Amino acid sequence: MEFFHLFKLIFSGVFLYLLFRLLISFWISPARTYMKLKKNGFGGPTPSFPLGNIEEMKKIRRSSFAAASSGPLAVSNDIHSTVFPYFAQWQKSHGKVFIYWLGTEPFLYIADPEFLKRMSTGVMGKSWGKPNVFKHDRKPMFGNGLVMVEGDDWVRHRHIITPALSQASVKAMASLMAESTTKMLDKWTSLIHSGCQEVDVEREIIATAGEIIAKTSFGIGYENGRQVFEKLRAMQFTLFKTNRYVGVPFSSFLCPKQTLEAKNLGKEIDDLLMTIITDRRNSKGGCPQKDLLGLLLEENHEEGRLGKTLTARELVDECKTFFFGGHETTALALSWTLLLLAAHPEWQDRLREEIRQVTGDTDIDFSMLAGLKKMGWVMNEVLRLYSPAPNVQRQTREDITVNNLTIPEGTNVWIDVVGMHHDPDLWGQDVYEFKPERFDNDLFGGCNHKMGFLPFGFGGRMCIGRHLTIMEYKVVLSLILTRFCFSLSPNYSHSPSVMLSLRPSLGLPLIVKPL
Ligand code: HEM
Repeated sequence: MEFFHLFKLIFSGVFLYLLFRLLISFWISPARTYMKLKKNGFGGPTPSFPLGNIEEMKKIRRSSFAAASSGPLAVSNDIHSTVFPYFAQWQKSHGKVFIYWLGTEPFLYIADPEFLKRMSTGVMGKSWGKPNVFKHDRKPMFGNGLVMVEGDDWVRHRHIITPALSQASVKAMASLMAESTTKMLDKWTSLIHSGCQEVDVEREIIATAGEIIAKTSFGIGYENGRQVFEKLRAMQFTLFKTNRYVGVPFSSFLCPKQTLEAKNLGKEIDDLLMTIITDRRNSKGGCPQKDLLGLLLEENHEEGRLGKTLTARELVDECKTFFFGGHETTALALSWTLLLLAAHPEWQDRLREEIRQVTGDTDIDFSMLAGLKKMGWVMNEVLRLYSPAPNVQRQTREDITVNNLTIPEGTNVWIDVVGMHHDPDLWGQDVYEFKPERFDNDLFGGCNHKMGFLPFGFGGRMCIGRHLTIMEYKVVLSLILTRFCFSLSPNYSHSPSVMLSLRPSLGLPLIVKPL
């Protein structure tokens, strides 16, 4: 009997302790942060417990979707109010810096480049965190790969990976890129000969960019990487469905099916990657390949160049990060480019002329790419209007003071890249127009603030793959434009939407004709 009482006492004690911890995590601590942010003068929509502002976001999205669906379909570049309708609406009442809540997680929304500059000045790359809530939710996708890792571990990972993506290393990849692109274009020729007039260019280019990353970073063909890509895509659709409640306590229990699905897909991808890694480790003879996987394995051999090795888990997470990050964003930049060129045929002609002048009658190679200046302007203008990475995220790991206001440690930061790229106050009244010439001799395209144009992020955590992207973009686009011309298809519905990256949610069919 006494034992039973003791057991009851211990059980009640543990129960009360857990309840207390839950109260602290999900109620007291967010409420304290809320008061602190309010006292510091940060405004924003009023949150409610436990959903924060999620319901309001969903409501605003629904009404914006209904308004868009009832209107005529046209290619308008004024997309901020369709991809982030709640931010566009809240900006009107709370300005370009405010707080909103995903469940019990506070997010500092920033679309003001001067505020961003002041906030980030003096904060080193390794001192920024990534939102814990996303790290947890997106674990099956990125694990502890470079996108999510923090502190000294981030420094170690970044040092190991940087050489694989330096300009010198990516140079050698040009011919592999040309090979995969030519294969895709030959397929388009066959499709057209068999009577097909339209090509879903997004689907095609994603597959080709996947093949390119599989070959250049992992030394494998598309077929071997295909399963990884298919599972990654399925996971992306599962994780980024808008009906989820990220930030709400115990949200995984609200969508158990999707949570389990993502977890299982994550496990299957890990197993596939482990096989690729083991095969490479066991492959005999020759000099070791200097691609991304080769460098990671070399680093992992014995004590590694930096005195520390990557664990098997870290190795898999980095591979996963590169499989995903290395193809989708570049493919989307190219896909949006073809849409804009289809809408602006005069720019197709200008680029073709430039390609002719730069390459003459020879095949394109790395040394010619710097000469494709107008293509560089077009790329920047596409990244401005349809930035494949529509936002950048951070989490403060210490209190940060900006303009005498304190942003408390632990606050998530959400930088609205689409918002800044479409802000007439920063770019002028022609902000929604496709005008690549704004980047002629101007790296910032005439934006009146240097932090108003952030397609690749900022500071020490800026995109590590940007050299690879610029090269791939120029090689692939040159080859496409020398063989085909494009025009808009009546079957295309312009509906850019965010599913981690900014995608044409209904595909991107274009009318394609051989030249
Ligand atoms: C158009 C193409 C691309 C765009 C728009 C893009 C955009 C971005 C952005 C906005 C960030 C976040 C930067 C920040 O937090 O400040 C980022 C980080 C990153 N990107 Fe890219 N990216 C592209 C291509 C690539 C490619 C081709 C790769 C890999 C081969 C890659 C790998 C990464 C990685 C690993 C990070 C994390 C870097 C870190 O935190 O240290 N990206 N990218």
